[in-house]
Amino acid sequence: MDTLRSIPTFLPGKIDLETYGPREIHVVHVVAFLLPISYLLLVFLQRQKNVKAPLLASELDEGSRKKKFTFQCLELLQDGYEKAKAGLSMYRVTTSDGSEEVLLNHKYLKELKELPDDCLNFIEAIRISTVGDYSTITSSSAEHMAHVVKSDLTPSLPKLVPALVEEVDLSIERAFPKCEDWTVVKMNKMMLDIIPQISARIFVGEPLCRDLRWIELSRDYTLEAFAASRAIKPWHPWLRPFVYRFLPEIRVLHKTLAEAKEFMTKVAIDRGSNTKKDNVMFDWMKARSPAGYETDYKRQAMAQVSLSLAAIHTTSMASTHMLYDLAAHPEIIEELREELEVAMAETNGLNKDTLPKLKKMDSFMKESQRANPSGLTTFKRLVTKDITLKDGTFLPKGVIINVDSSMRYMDSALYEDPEEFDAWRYLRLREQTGSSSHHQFVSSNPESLFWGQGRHACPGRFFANSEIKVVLARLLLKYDLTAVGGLRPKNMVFGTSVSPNPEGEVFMKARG
Ligand code: HEM
Repeated sequence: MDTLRSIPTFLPGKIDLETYGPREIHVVHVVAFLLPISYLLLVFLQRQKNVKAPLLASELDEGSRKKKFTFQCLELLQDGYEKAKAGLSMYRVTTSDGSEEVLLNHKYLKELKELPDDCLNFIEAIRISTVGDYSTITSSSAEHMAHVVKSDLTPSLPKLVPALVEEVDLSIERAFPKCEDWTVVKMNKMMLDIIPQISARIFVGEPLCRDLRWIELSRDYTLEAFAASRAIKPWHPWLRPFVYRFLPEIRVLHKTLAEAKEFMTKVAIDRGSNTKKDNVMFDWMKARSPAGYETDYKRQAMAQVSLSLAAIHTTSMASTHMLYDLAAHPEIIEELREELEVAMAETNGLNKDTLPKLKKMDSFMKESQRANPSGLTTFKRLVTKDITLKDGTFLPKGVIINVDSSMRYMDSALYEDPEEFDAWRYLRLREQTGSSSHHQFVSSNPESLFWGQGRHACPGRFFANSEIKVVLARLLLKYDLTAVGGLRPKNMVFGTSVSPNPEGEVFMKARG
């Protein structure tokens, strides 16, 4: 059996496993000494972070505010949104773990997104909120990955469509039941089975993309990393370097990372010996890395699992939402199929020229995202220098800011009948405004905050767009679907995160 020491550590160099282990007695003394000091220091730092903004639900005690944020975040944000509409610049919320974050009025987005990374930092905000030094979320590879996605993956997308189509077909064939008659299918589970395979085709290439263990690993790393984050977070920052080694969640995570490293070693050998293969993220990341990366399989493993974390659950959740919406609105299906069949006839099959013709599908996808955004807030950033905004609003160094996005999608002043699921809403907006770029699924602007904003807006959205369109196209051509009991499975909202019901079921039947 593995001991913790035999598992390679993926933690930052500052934590040396060899230094600790046998010294538990000393650890207790050190901890007893450090705790009161660190408490005082934290109180002091907390004061430093004081921000002049009202605290939502301040009539409740801290425990009740944490609960409210976790289980009634929509209600809490509704209150904040009303206040922001009445002119409030920003407000504070107590989050699920008891830390405070600031939510800024949407009007500041334009100004905020122009600020440089040394004022407002995206990676640091995620690192702090997920305790990234231990959970490994937002490792040092994050910046590199964003650059490679923008510079290599997105420009290669047209060339990659045939590979996507092939992998979508293979994954559906492997994972979906035959559905000769109406069959109940757990759609979220299906998407979490096929999206890792399809993504892996473009991230690590063949044959690893079809290895069932890699499919499982690249999907489960995300869950394991967040479990590790939840396990370490309640511990005082000064105790974390001691306790992390005893947390089962962190052991599991390290085993997964060690296994990912073994996989990378194999991929490197396999891809190195086969020069005919199309380039994939694995190759591009290597090509754009400093010397040493090529043989550093630990870093390559970290880069691949980080890519999976950014790409797999997000895309699986979005496509599950869309399939739940289609099942609940079967009248949309026929129109989408018709558009697809016309486009395929014009372009001789499903290929790079077909996707831009699917304007109804694009509108439907964006409406599904409006009705089911992946998060209720956006633009999470750590303030790394004191900032005074143009109107004098002061953001002190050390606070984490966000911008409320979800309430805008349901504001009747901005959207006609926002409660209605209107699949062609964005198609009409595109036609009315004559703007083809503003209302597309991939658009990122102050009205469409699904992908974040500014220089860190999701670079993977163009890939997600092609991947989801191919998945929907293939499923719509192969199957009929309808909602069980005529009802769409209800979303689950925890804190600011919105997930499709993981157990949600839809009826599917193979088309004749
Ligand atoms: C429907 C699927 C997806 C959703 C909803 C989504 C959403 C987001 C959001 C909200 C952000 C933060 C932006 C900000 O705060 O301004 C982000 C960042 C990021 N996403 Fe996505 N994403 C998706 C798919 C993908 C895919 C498929 C990839 C990779 C191919 C990817 C790679 C990234 C990366 C690398 C970042 C960090 C960007 C940076 O550090 O500058 N995402 N994504």
